Amino acid sequence: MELFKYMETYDYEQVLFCQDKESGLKAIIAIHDTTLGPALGGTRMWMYNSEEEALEDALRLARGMTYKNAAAGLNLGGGKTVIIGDPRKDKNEAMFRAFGRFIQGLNGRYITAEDVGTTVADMDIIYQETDYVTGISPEFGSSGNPSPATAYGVYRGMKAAAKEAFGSDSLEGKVVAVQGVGNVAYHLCRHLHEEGAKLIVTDINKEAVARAVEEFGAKAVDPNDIYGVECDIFAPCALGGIINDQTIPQLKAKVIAGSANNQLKEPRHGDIIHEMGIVYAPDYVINAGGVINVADELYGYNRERAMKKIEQIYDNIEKVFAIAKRDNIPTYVAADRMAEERIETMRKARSQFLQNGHHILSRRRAR
Ligand SMILES: NC(=O)C1=CN([C@@H]2O[C@H](COP(=O)(O)OP(=O)(O)OC[C@H]3O[C@@H](n4cnc5c(N)ncnc54)[C@H](O)[C@@H]3O)[C@@H](O)[C@H]2O)C=CC1
Ligand SMILES: CC(C)CC(=O)C(=O)O
Repeated sequence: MELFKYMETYDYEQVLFCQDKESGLKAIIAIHDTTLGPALGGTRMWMYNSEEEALEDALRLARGMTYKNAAAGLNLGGGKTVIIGDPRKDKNEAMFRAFGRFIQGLNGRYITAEDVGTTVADMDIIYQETDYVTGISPEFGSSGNPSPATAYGVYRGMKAAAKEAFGSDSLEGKVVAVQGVGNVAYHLCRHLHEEGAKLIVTDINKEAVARAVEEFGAKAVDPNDIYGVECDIFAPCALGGIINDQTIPQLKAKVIAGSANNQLKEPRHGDIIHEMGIVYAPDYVINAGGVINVADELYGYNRERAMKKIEQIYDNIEKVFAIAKRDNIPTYVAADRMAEERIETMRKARSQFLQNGHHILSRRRAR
């Protein structure tokens, strides 16, 4: 990849490569856009096949966070970190301490949280070195694991998408095919089961599947079979790029609504599912519950306030559908339009010089 060319094309501000030989830390922090405020986005730890693959993931995820935070109405920009390594084998305390110091060095331009492969315990270690971390333990007055909040937001957004597709937002009796039953999807399945939806699940982790079968009466299928199952709603809750040339022809669902980031392999796949009449709830709008929850920590965490904002993901998804209809465009384009309009409006509103500019972190420092 020609990094500067890529950064210029998609307007990235900064990319940081962080290494610490002793602990084995190899991290890439990508900061996409800080127009709305400091960049907030989680840290993913994953066994990437190459540094190129890790860089691409960091960049794509960071840009997604700019759009996610803007669309969710947060006063935050977009960034993300990837740590190269196996989260089951390669973690150690020194690694997250060293990483925390790199974040501190950015002096508030980037704030981190959990993502795939990292946990509340990891965030607590980072917190030893920097204040610019969220999703830390409730014992520190914080919001803890963001996954249940993400799941609740996806559930709310799925209901809005069901209303669009089926004329009612009730999920009772609806068949939902869930790909990946990890941290987020476990809680999503619980909400769906409580409402009377029928679940079909898959995961490469057999224990995760067994738990969903036992607790929610889910039917299990092999990972490769999930795309083609007879269902009303497909909920991608594993990794990105799963709406692609191979999977689209298999899909039977009328709705796609799940937590995974970057679900469309390429933008054109969003056009194809639109032409097929599938109602797609754009990933970064529907999965914003976690970031809304952790962002509330910056004001002094209040669960009730955070949950109220997460409920509104239903309305945000409806807004996207309305823009899509108004402008006769696919929903993924409508979501981008909604986010970009907010960023541009705020860029203009905040353009005049202020000697001591005020932003979200000045409140946090004052406490
Ligand atoms: N945790 C959170 O609060 C948020 C998560 N997300 C996104 O949601 C997705 C899931 O996140 P988590 O639940 O936190 O991660 P997780 O790692 O707990 O769950 C993912 C699950 O997918 C399974 N999986 C991986 N590859 C698979 C495959 N090919 N087929 C079937 N299953 C497979 C894994 O075994 C795991 O159980 C990720 O894309 C993440 O970026 C987005 C916003 C917030
Ligand atoms: C997990 C969240 C707290 C933030 C994030 O990185 C995301 O929403 O993807």
